[in-house]
Amino acid sequence: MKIAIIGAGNLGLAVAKGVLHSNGATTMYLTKRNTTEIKDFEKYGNVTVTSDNQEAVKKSDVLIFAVQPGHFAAILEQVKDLLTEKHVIISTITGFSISKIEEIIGSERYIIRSMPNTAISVGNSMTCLCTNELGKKRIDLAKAIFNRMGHTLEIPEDQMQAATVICASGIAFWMRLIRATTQGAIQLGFDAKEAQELAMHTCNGAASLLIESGSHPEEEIDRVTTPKGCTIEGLNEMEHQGLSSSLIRGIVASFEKISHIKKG
Ligand SMILES: NC(=O)C1=CN([C@@H]2O[C@H](COP(=O)(O)OP(=O)(O)OC[C@H]3O[C@@H](n4cnc5c(N)ncnc54)[C@H](O)[C@@H]3O)[C@@H](O)[C@H]2O)C=CC1
Ligand SMILES: O=C(O)[C@@H]1CCC=N1
Repeated sequence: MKIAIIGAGNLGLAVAKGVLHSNGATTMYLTKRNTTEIKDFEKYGNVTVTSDNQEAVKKSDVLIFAVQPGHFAAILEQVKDLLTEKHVIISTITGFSISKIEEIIGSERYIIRSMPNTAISVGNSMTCLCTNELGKKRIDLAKAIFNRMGHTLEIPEDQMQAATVICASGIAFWMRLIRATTQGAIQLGFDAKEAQELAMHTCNGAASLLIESGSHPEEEIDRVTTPKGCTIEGLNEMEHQGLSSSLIRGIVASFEKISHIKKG
């Protein structure tokens, strides 16, 4: 697989690390306007770092675009005449619809929108995917690429904004929950390093329990909450303080913002 990542910033580099982590490419091009900071990636023999998007497109089959939304149209214009039937175009760009991409490069291209998160760098992203009409023929390829770096779900395009909030922004939400739990553990007497270790592995265990068992979170909660015990005491206090409500309201606020950004 010859992959180009156009726009090697926060997300693009996370994808690059995920691809390297999973041995997912025979060759990989990484592009950025100023390449100084990412030249190191060339220590991996199959990686070329360049600011030349056209070269990257010519030498690759799978093109993963990870630039800011305001830069995307100009970059598509720059490379559109180089696109051929070998190319699979994957956009991670928030709020940039398939129809807008087709307006620039036409509908006779395999176009896939992908919403991964930064955990792709360690091979554990939740990635949502949707395609244009022709792109349906390459959805299995896209799933194969992203399943090597986590878990995928194909969704309708009109759910892409919501998926961005839950999966991409979700990394920040879960980080804050882990940090808060860490702060609690420090208050109970663990040093900061141990506290984070306890918080993140417990979080990992909770998610793994649901993934492996397929059970509902409340079933697992019932197994932990001893009647009159400390767990239900703490959990109820958290709910009195608005734990579930604040998370739901935060998610809805993010969604309203992303919808507003799209309109704007
Ligand atoms: N950061 C995240 O967790 C996620 C971001 N996204 C989306 O991915 C896109 C990128 O986001 P970030 O990585 O956070 O942004 P970023 O600003 O860190 O990265 C964008 C990169 O594109 C490069 N760039 C700009 N113009 C270019 C050009 N003409 N040719 C080549 N490279 C160029 C910039 O130098 C920068 O390194 C955005 O559209 C964002 O909405 C989607 C999911 C998650
Ligand atoms: O915060 C943002 O707007 C972008 C989209 C998802 C992650 N970062």
